[in-house]
Amino acid sequence: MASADGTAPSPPSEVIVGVLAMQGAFREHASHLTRLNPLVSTRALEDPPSIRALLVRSPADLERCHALIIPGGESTAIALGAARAHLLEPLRTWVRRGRPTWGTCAGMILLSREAIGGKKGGQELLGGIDMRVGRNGFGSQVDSFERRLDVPALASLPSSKRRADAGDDDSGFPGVFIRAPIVDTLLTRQDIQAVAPSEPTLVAREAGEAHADKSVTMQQRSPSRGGGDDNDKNSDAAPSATRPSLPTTPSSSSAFSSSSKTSASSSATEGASILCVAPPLEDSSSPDQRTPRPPLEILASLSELPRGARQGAGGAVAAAALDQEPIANRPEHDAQIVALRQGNLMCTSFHPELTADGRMHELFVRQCVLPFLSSSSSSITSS
Ligand SMILES: NC(=O)CC[C@H](N)C(=O)O
Repeated sequence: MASADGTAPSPPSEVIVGVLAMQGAFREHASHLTRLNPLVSTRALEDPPSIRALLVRSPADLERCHALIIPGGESTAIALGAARAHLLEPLRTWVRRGRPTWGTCAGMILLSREAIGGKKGGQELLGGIDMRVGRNGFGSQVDSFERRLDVPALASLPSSKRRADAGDDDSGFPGVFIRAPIVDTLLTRQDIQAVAPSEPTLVAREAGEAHADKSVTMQQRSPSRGGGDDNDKNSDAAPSATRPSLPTTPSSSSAFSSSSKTSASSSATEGASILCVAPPLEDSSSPDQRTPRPPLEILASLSELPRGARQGAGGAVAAAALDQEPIANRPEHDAQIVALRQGNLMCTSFHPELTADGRMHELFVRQCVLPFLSSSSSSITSS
């Protein structure tokens, strides 16, 4: 809320960053946040706020937070825990309101608009970031790997400057990938609008058969986008009797669709052709009332296509072929993207919380949380 003299307010003296504590590496995130304090209070801010981590286990906990981290772990278990704690809808409302949120690995899946390879019977997503991910797209536990990542946004952080001043060899950020999601594709406005606010949105399709789970609504949705109808003939959509009349998006083959399974990606998934879709972000079905989606900003990419992401399939389709607004730093293939931001939502397919490097936490606080708290539209009220 703007202050009485019309200037943007300062962030509160204590910024509470919640960590969703259902399952997974929430303690590691909390300890990183606590260790941030000396970093945040060094330069740049005259009156730096202190950062406090709060484990979020209830809607009342969430209401106390200025920002939220959803940790790595198991997206199905986290979603189930959130549902049992009556947190799913408060979390969706939170994300809809553009509250600063960072999802790592499983958390990235939860923040995705769509996910392929969901649990049989579907799984709940929060949505928020306009992309489709493939669960376990980098393979199984045994395929875990570490890669030094170039994250250009880190260069502007005071801690990076201090490192450079101290002569530290800054050879990138340690990216730890464990059963990590892969970006199948970034979604366009048409993709997002393909599910109207009034439609049920938990979607599942399984190898040409309607999935007979009462909790799951069958819809015809393309397994992937990218233009062309080359994959329609594989007819892995639900039988027409079960389809609501949704506009359909163009389809093509996908690294995660039933029709183009690839070795590493689909062998590790539980239901490679099950597509889960988060509820829409807009409350209104009127296109006039839709607020424009914040731009997607790519923070880090792998220098080459990940193993199992087949060239010419799904997310491996050359990104330039898509009719999306130009996106800075977009790699040749969406499957190379491992960190991105949309508005105040950030996600990483890797696990910064499992390393000693606190710079991604610092980046989140500095670039997503503090500016949000300082902006005139960011009145913190309970949601
Ligand atoms: N390390 C992780 O967070 C793994 C995520 C896990 N594959 C999931 O689907 O939730």
